[in-house]
Amino acid sequence: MLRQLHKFSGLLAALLVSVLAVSGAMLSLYPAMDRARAISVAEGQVTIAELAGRIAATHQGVEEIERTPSGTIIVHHLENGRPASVVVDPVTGQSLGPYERSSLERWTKNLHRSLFLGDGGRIAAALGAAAMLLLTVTGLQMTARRMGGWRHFFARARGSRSQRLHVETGRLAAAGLLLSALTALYMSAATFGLVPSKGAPPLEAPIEVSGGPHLPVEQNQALQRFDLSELRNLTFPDAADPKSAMELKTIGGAGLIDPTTGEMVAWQDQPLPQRIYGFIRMLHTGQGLWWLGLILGMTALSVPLFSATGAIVWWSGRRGRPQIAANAAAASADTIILVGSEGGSTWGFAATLHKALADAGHTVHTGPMDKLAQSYPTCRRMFILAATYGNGEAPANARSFLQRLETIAPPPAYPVAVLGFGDRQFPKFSQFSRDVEAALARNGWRFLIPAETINRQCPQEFARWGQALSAALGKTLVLDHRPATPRTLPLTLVSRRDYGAEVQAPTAVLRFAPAKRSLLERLFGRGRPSFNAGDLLGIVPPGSALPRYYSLASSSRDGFLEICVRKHPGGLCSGYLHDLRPGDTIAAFIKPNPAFRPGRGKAPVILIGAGTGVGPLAGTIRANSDARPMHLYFGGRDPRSDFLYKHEIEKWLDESRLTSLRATFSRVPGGSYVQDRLREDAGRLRALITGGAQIMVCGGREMAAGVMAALTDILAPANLDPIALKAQGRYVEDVY
Ligand SMILES: Cc1cc2nc3c(=O)[nH]c(=O)nc-3n(C[C@H](O)[C@H](O)[C@H](O)COP(=O)(O)O)c2cc1C
Repeated sequence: MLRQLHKFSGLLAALLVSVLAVSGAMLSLYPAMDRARAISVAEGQVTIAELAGRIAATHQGVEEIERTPSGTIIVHHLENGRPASVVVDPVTGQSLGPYERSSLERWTKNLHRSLFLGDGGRIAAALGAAAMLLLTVTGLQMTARRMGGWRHFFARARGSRSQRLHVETGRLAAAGLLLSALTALYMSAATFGLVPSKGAPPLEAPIEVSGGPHLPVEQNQALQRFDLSELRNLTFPDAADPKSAMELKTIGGAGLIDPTTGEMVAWQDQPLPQRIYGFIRMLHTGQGLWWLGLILGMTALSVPLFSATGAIVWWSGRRGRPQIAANAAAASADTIILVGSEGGSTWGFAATLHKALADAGHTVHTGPMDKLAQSYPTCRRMFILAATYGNGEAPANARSFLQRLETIAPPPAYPVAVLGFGDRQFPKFSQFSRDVEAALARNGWRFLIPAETINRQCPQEFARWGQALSAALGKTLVLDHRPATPRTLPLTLVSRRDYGAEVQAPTAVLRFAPAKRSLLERLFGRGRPSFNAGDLLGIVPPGSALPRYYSLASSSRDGFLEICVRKHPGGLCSGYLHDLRPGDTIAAFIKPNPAFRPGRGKAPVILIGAGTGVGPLAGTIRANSDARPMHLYFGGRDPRSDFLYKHEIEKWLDESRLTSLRATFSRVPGGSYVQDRLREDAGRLRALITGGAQIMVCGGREMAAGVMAALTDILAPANLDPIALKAQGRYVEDVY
C-alpha cells in the first residue's frame, strides 16, 4: 500500500513537483541576495521618526517608506510629478539608486505560485505540495522499513546505485522537503480562504485628525517610539486631504497617526492568524530568514534527482519482473509458486521455475507470498521463493505471509519446498526464508526437499537446487536462469602473471585495458567504466549464457582492470581466461559491490585473504594513497610458488600504503593457515579492533568460516563478536 502510494504519486506528480521545487530553489536566492545588498543597522540605532526625517529632507513628495524583511529601505515618491521608487541608505537617507523588481524574479514567482494559469494553476501548485508531502512521508516510512527499522534509519544504504542515491538524498533532504510542503499547503489554504490569514478587518476611517499644519516628521512622537527594525511600511498623509492620517505598519501591528499632533489615534495589534501566516510565509520563502531559505532551496534541488532515480528504480524493478506466461488459476493448479520479492529479481527465478515445471507437464500458478490462500483444492506441491530485506525481514509483498500461515490448520497434505534469496554480506543471511521454514515446520507442514538458500542471485546455485528438486520429483528439471546481463565492454589483456603451478593451484593475475572510446560513445555515457577495488567483473565465457563474477583487484584510477583467476579442473570460464594471451579481447561488464569497501574515515583496516581472495585487498591497498593504517593477512601454499603480489606488496610497504604484512603458507614445514596466524596475533588484533579497526575478509567459504571462528574467540574477552561488527558494517566479507 505504502509502496503503491509512493510509486503512483511519484510517477504522476514528478514533473509538477520538479517544476515547483526548481522554481522554489531559484526564488530562495533572492532573500539572501537582498540581505547581502541591504545596509544593516543595529537595533536601537535609528528610530522610524529619524529615518522618515532623513528621507523627507532628501526626497520630494514622499508617499511611502517600505522596509523589506531583509532590511532594504525603499522609498516611493513623486519626482517631478512622476512616481518613482528608490532604495535608500537608512543611515543617511540618501538615495542609493532606483528600485526595480527583477523581471526574472517576478516570472519565477508567477510560475511557482500559479504556473501562469490563475486559480487553476494555484490549485495545481497546492496539489503538487500535497504530492510532495505524501511522497516524503511514504518515502521516510519505506526507508525505515528498508533499513530494518527507525533505529537503523541512517545505516549504510544498500542496493543499486540509483536505489542508494534515492535513499541517501532522501535522508538528507526529508526535513527540508517536509517543511516546504507543509508551509506551502498552509499558504495555499490561506489563499483559498480555508484558513484565516488576515484576522480582524484593517483599520479604517472615520478617525478624527486635527487637520492643522504637519509636524516635521522627525518630531512625530508616535514614530519616535518605534525602532527602524520594526518597520514594515509608513504611508505619508495625502497632501491634498488635510484630514488624512499617516498609516504605520510594524511587525507587531498597524496604527493611524495624526500628522499635526504626532499622536497615535488608533492602534491594532497584529491579529494572531496574521502572525501565524507571516511566520509560515517566512519559513516557506526565507524572507526574513535568508539562511533557512537557502537550505530549503538546496533541499528542493534534490527533487529532480529524486524523480530521475525514482523512475530508474521503478523501471528496473518492472524490467526485472518478467510476465509469467500461462499462469494457471490458483484454484486449478497442481503446483503453486509463492514469491517474496522487493527488488524484482526473485520473480525472474520464479518465472524460470514456473516454465520448467509447466514444460514438465504441471499446471502451475505463481503469485506473491501475501496472497497465500486458506486452501488450494488441486495443489500437489508448493514452492516458496523468498528474498530477505531490511535487517533480516520480509520483502514488501510477503509481510503478511507469516500471519496468514498461522491461520491454516490443519497443515495441507501436499509438501512444500522453501528457497531463500539473500546476500551473505548481511548479518542475517536469508533470515526471512529461515523464519518461513521454521514457521512451516512448527505448523506441521511437510517438506519436499530441505530448505536451501541462494547467495546474491547466483544462477549456478539455483541450477544445483534444480538438480535436487529433479531427484525429489523424479523428473529432470533444467533450471537455466539467465538474468539479463548488462551491456558489456571490450577489454584487452595487456599482461598476465602466473603463479601456483608447482603447488597445484594455477593462478593468473590478469590485467586488462578498456578499449579506447570515441567521443560519440563518451557523449552517450559509454566512456571509461568507473569502478572500485572489490566491485565485480562479470564475464560470460563462450559456450555459456551465465556470467561468472571475479572481484576486481584495481580501481578506475589505476587505468586498468585486474582480476585473479584460479584455474579449476574442467572450469569453463577459468579455463577460457587462463588460455588468454596478451592482445586477446574479452567482453565483460561491471557489477558494483559497494558493501565490500573500507568504511569512511581513518580507522585502521585489517585485510584478510587467502589465494585469489587477496585480489580485491591488493586493489584496496594500491588505492590507499592517504597511508591509512592497513594490515594484511595473506594465506598461500608455498612462498616460492603462489605468493601473489609479492613484489608489489613490498613496494606498498615502502610507500606506507600498507602498514604491516603477515603472510602464512600451508605447504611448507610447520605450515599454517591464515586463521592460525590470526590466533597467534590475538592480542594485537583485539587491540586494533577494540580501537575501532574494520575487517575485510575475502576468499573461499571454508577460509571465511575459519576466520570468523578465530575472530569470535579472539574478540570474546573484549565482549565483541564478528556478528555485531557485521551489523555495524565493520566486518565485511566477499566469500565464494
Ligand atoms: C536494502 C536491502 C536489504 C537487504 N537485507 C538483507 C538481509 O538482511 N539479509 C539477506 O540475506 N539479504 C538481504 N538483502 C539482499 C536481498 O535479499 C537479495 O539481493 C535478494 O536476491 C533480492 O531479491 P529481490 O530482488 O527479489 O527483492 C538486502 C538487499 C537490500 C537492497
